[in-house]
Amino acid sequence: MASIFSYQSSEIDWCEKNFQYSELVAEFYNTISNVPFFIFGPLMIYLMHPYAQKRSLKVHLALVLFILIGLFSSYFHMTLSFFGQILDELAILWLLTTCYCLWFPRCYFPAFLKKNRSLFSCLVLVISIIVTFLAFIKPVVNAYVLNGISLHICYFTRLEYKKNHPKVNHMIRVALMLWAMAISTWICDRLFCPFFQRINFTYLHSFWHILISMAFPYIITILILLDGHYEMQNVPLEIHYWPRDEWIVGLPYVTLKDDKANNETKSC
Ligand SMILES: CCCCCCCC/C=C\CCCCCCCC(=O)N[C@@H](CO)[C@H](O)/C=C/CCCCCCCCCCCCC
Ligand SMILES: [Ca+2]
Ligand SMILES: [Zn+2]
Repeated sequence: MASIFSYQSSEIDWCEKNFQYSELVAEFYNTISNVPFFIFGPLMIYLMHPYAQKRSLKVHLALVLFILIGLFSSYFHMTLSFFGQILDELAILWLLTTCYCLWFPRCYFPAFLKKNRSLFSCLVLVISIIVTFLAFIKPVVNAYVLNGISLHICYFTRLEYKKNHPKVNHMIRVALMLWAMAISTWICDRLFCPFFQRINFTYLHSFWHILISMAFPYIITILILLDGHYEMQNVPLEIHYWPRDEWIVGLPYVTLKDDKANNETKSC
């Protein structure tokens, strides 16, 4: 039986042709397309630091997990090993867990939790620990489950969009557009690979890496603005774009306008 560390021990093989450019790298473009995770992650840690200091240093945990996803994803596509796949999926699962615990608006908590964030976090942690064990049994199913969670995120985002938050709605539109393009490339790579091999274009999964890493700063900014609206209403938050606000394309991030005000909770 092949070891979980050995090359191609994973059940998943993405559409890109294996070992085309090197004997050491199974999927070359799928490996190098993770570079944005290593650029956006550290930049966001730096840019969001004032917000994290005010809200919680756990914000940095989410951003570190984002960098780890890039690292594990590179390792996975380089080796196509079962171990690489597990690391990649678990990093994604724990990023989602951290984001839910930190920012999921209280008004969508199940009623029996009585809007208590600590109880909600315990529930999410228990579910994530169970899913972590299940990931070892059937990681292929897990990849679809993780994408399924994005439907829940889209659902509550749609409810928030209807509330017409002035600063948030533009962000939601951009995030949705990037996510829709990203998920289309992920699905096409998985389901229509023979077609894309015939037309000699097998790089869709690389586009997924780039598009989802571009969507991430928008999703995080949306979550922070909603959290600011509901839970830090006396601390005005400002959206900025790196490197310059005036540029058409930039990395969104959030800073504090006024440091002195107190935290306060607002009901949804
Ligand atoms: C209130 C909680 C909100 C949580 C928001 C969390 C946002 C996370 C956004 C991005 C995560 C990046 C995931 C990148 C994965 C890259 C590695 C990779 O390609 N792995 C694949 C194997 O190579 C694996 O098959 C991928 C599995 C799918 C992961 C699905 C991630 C969920 C993304 C959630 C997007 C929400 C969109 C909402 C739009 C408004
Ligand atoms: Ca392949
Ligand atoms: Zn990937």
